[in-house]
Amino acid sequence: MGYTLAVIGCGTMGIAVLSGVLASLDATLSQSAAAKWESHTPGTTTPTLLPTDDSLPSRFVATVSRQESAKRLRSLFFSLGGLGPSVEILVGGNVKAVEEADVVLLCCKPQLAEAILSEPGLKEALHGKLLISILAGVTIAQLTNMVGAGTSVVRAMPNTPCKIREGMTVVSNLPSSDSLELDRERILKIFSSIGRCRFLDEKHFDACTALSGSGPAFACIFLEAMADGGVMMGLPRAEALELAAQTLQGAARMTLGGGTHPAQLKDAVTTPGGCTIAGLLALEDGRVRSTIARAIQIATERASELGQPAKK
Ligand SMILES: NC(=O)C1=CN([C@@H]2O[C@H](COP(=O)(O)OP(=O)(O)OC[C@H]3O[C@@H](n4cnc5c(N)ncnc54)[C@H](OP(=O)(O)O)[C@@H]3O)[C@@H](O)[C@H]2O)C=CC1
Ligand SMILES: O=C(O)[C@@H]1CCC=N1
Repeated sequence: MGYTLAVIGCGTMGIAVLSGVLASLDATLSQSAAAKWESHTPGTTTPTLLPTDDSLPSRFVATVSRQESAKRLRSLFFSLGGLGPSVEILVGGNVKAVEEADVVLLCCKPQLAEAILSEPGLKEALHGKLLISILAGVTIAQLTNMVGAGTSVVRAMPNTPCKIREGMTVVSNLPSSDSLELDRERILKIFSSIGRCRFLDEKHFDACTALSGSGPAFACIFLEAMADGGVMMGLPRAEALELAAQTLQGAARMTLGGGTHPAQLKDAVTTPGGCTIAGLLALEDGRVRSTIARAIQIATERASELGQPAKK
C-alpha cells in the first residue's frame, strides 16, 4: 500500500520537500523517535500512523530538464540511504511521472508552469489526481485553467528549512467535502512531516510567500549581520555565526513553544541602563522595524507578479 508521489521540477525546493519526507518515512519504518507526522495545524486531528497507510507516499518519481541535474539528484538521493536510492529520476519524463503518480507536487519555476502543464498527454495524465503547486504567484484559477476541472488543485508555500524538517508550509484551504478527506490527509502528512503546516485562504498566499517562503533569506541577512558585529568586536567568524544562529533559534523557539510575545522576550533581556537598550536604540535609529516590515510588503507585491504576464 502507499501511493506514488511525483515531483515535477525537482530543484532546490523539490529536493528540500522530498528529502524531508524520505527522512520522516525512514524514521517511521524504523519506528524511530524521529518519526514526525503530527499535524501542527490547530483544529486538525493527528493522522493515524500506519506505514501501510494509503495516505503516506511509498514510491517517488522526480523530474528535471537536464542530464547533469539528474546525475546530481541520483547521487544525492543515493547518499541519503534508506528510501533515498529508490527515488526514480526522469529527464524529459513529466508525462510518464504524472501517469505513474497519485499525487503530483509541481515545483518548477512559475514561468514554466504553462509549458510543462500543456505538454501533450499531461492534462489527461493528471485527470482525477491531486496537484499540489508550490509556485509563487500562480493562482489556483490559473492552474485549473491549464489542467482542467478534473484535477484537484491546491497551492502550498513551503520553505527551504523543510529539508531539515523545520519548514513552515501554508496550504490553501480545501472546500469541506468528504470526498477531499484523503487529499487533505495526504497533504497534511507530507507537510507536517517536514515542519509546521497550516491551512489558510488563497488570498493570503502572496504574503505567506514573502514572510515564510522568502523569510529564510531575510533571517539569514539578520543572522549574518549579527555575526559580522561579533567579528567586528574580535570574535572568530565560526563562533560568531554559531552564537548568532543559536540565539535566533532560541528566541524563535521561545515565541513558538511558550507562546511568549516577542516584546515580552525583548523586555526580559533589557536591563535599565544596560547594554541591550543601548543596542536596541541603535537598531531603532536604523529604522530596522520598518525596513524589515517593508521588505515583506515589497516581496508580497513582487510575489503577486510572478507567474503573471509581464507588464508592458
Ligand atoms: N527557493 C525557495 O526557497 C522557494 C521556492 N518556491 C517556489 O518553488 C518553485 C521552485 O523553486 P526552486 O526549487 O528554487 O527552483 P529550482 O530552479 O532550484 O528548481 C526548478 C527545477 O525545475 C526543473 N525543470 C526545469 N524545466 C523543467 C521541465 N521542463 N521539466 C521538468 N523539470 C524542469 C529544473 O531542472 P534542471 O535544473 O535540470 O533545469 C530544476 O530542477 C518556484 O516556483 C518557486 O516560486 C516556493 C517556496 C520557497
Ligand atoms: O524568490 C522567490 O521567488 C521564491 C518564492 C519564495 C522563495 N523563493
